[in-house]
This record gives sequence, structure tokens and C-alpha cells, in this order.
Amino acid sequence: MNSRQPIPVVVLAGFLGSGKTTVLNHLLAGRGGTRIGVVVNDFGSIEIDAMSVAGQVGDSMVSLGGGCLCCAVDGSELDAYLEKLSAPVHRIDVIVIEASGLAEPEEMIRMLVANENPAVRYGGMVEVVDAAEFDATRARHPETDRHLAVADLVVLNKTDRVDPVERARIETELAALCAPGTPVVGAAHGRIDPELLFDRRPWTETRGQLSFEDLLAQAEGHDHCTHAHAAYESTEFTSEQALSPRRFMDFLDRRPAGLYRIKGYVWFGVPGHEERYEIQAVGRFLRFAPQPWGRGEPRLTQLVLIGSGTDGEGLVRELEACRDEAPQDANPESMWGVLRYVDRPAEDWGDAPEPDTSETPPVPPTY
Ligand SMILES: Nc1nc2c(ncn2[C@@H]2O[C@H](COP(=O)(O)OP(=O)(O)OP(=O)(O)O)[C@@H](O)[C@H]2O)c(=O)[nH]1
Repeated sequence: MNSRQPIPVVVLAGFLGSGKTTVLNHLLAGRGGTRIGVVVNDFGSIEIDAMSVAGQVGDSMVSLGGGCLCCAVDGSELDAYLEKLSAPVHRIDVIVIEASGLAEPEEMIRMLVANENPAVRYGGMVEVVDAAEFDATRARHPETDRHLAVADLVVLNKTDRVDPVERARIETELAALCAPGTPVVGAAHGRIDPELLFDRRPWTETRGQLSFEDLLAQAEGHDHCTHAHAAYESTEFTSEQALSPRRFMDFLDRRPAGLYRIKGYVWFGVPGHEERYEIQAVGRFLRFAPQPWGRGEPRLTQLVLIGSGTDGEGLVRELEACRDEAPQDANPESMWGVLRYVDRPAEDWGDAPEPDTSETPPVPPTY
């Protein structure tokens, strides 16, 4: 069933030299058994970034070559690369586009959202910020503020180059520049937990015999795990009772900025919407994907919430308060809030009530 799910495409943006390639290499080293497709969008004719990640991705590496993707007249070139990477033979789980430091992320997001390839879906935008160059970059490139405003997750990189007071000041400024609730994750040398962006599969799941190169990367990944996981808490929530879509969406709307990632399945049980809803939240980015239950599979909500400085018990209490004892009596319209975050062509809505398109903003709804 998973193989039929669209592959999320995450845009990794950030000004020149902020550390995008460093973050990407770190994600690749800590990817476990997850298969990552990479699109590197270098600006300039020498593909430096492509070379510096090439050793890690093998044949799933695609470079857009010289020039800037966001300047493409239409998304057809990008579409062709995504089609290549999403071919079932590659068994790719997630695609990361490292945008040129000069790219306009909003344009790239628009191209991804408009992409009609059902094998892929837009998966959110991560903006890498150089802590040491924060003021200088903003002064020289005011468009940086606009990019921050559309980011779903901000990586404040190079924290090793600023003292704690300076870091706190930048974090305060970032909170004002980003959309409300956008998480800001601090990092030195791009070391963020890959789980913030995608589900890491065990090595044994996707790989046969490990090569020497794999073993090296695996060792690095384990080393990273002990460091990265110490900085994040993970909270789990399971419920046999359905969740009220309205209360759950209210919970999501209010989620704290320190809650970087939510993944799992939700059981709403509302008439016409009895499927399980996969949820993927990366920072402020949110998507639901309805999927059929497996034969005899128990109707459950199972969530993993990853964050920093979050109150795990408080989150569980809030989720418990979302439970609904009689979902079969719920009005199907109560699902509209959820359906706004589902990527589905209009003709696929089936018997489900059509969302009120006059009120539904264009996908993605958070922009
Ligand atoms: N001190 C320090 N240096 C870093 C950190 N992250 C990256 N660097 C260095 O910063 C430089 C730029 O990093 P890259 O990862 O190439 O940055 P980029 O955003 O991909 O750069 P462009 O492709 O030019 O936009 C490199 O020399 C990195 O080694 C960090 O957290 N701390």
C-alpha cells in the first residue's frame, strides 16, 4: 500500500552558504534504510553542491545543472526530474530538492503544488538560516524575510558561531518573521534529526547486503542518533476511540512551535470518512492522506509527536480531550477542516461531501 502513496517532496532552501548542503549530507548520512531522492539545483555552471553530495546518493542523484530552477518558465523541467526519481524502480521514500541559494522558494513551491504527477506531492519547505550572518543577510537581501514567512520549519544553523544571548535574540526575531507557530530548530553543522523531515526506515527493511559505504554511513547515522535524539522528546498517543475532527483540528491549530513533527494515523469514523487518515506534519506544514484500513485491522489512532521543550503529558491530555464516543452521529461536514489538508483531485471525492471550495484556499492551505 505504501508504494502507492505519493512521495513527499521537501524543498530545502536558504541563502547562499547557510548550510543547505551540510544539512542535506547530514540527512543522507542519517537516513537509515530510507531511500532519499535528491535534486540539487546549483546556481552556476560548476555543480559544486552536486559534487559534494554525489558520493552519498548514487544513481538517485539528479542535478538540474547550471541555472536556477525558480527561473524556469514552467515546471516542466522539474516535472521530468521528479518523474524520473518517482519511478517505482527506485523505491524512493522522500525527495529533497536543495534549492539554489538564490532561488525563490515561493516559486518552487508553486511549481510543486501545480505538479500533476500523482506519484509525488509537495512535502513542505525547510529554510536554513546562518546564525552568524543573520543580520548581514537580511540587510543585503530583504527577500530573506519573505522566504522565512513561507517556511514550514526553520533550521537555525551555525549555532556554534554565536553565543547564547545572540542566539536567543535571533530566535526572537525569527519568531516575528515566520508565520505563527513555525518551529525553529537550532543546529550546528546541519545536525538535525532526519526524523523531523521523514520517517526513517530500519536498514534491514530496504537493503540487502550492506556495502562498505553503507556500513560507514550507518555508523555515522548511529553516532548521530545518540546526539540528535537527546535534544528532542518523542510522545506517543494511541486511542481506540475515534477523534473528533473539529477538536483535533483545533488541537493542531494551537500546536506549540516546539512541536516539530507529527506523524501517524487518525481514526475519525465520521460517516463517509471511515478510512484511516495518515497525518504528516513537518513544522507548520500539514497533510492528511486517507487510506483504506487493512483487513481486520483495528480502528485506532496512533500518533508520534516529536518536539523540543514540549509537555508530553499535556499533549496526551489534550489529545484525549479530542476523543469522540459517538463518531457515527457526527455531521460529515465536521470533516471539512481535515479535508482542506488532503491532496486529492476533485473527481476523487467520491461520496464524500464536496468541500466548500468557496472557503477552501488553494493547496497548500497554509500559504
Ligand atoms: N561553523 C560552522 N560552519 C558550517 C556550519 N554548517 C555549514 N558550515 C560551513 O559553511 C559553509 C557553507 O555550507 P554549505 O552547506 O555548503 O552551504 P549551502 O547553503 O549549501 O551553500 P550554497 O550552495 O552556496 O548556497 C561550508 O564551509 C560548511 O562547512 C555550522 O553549523 N557551523
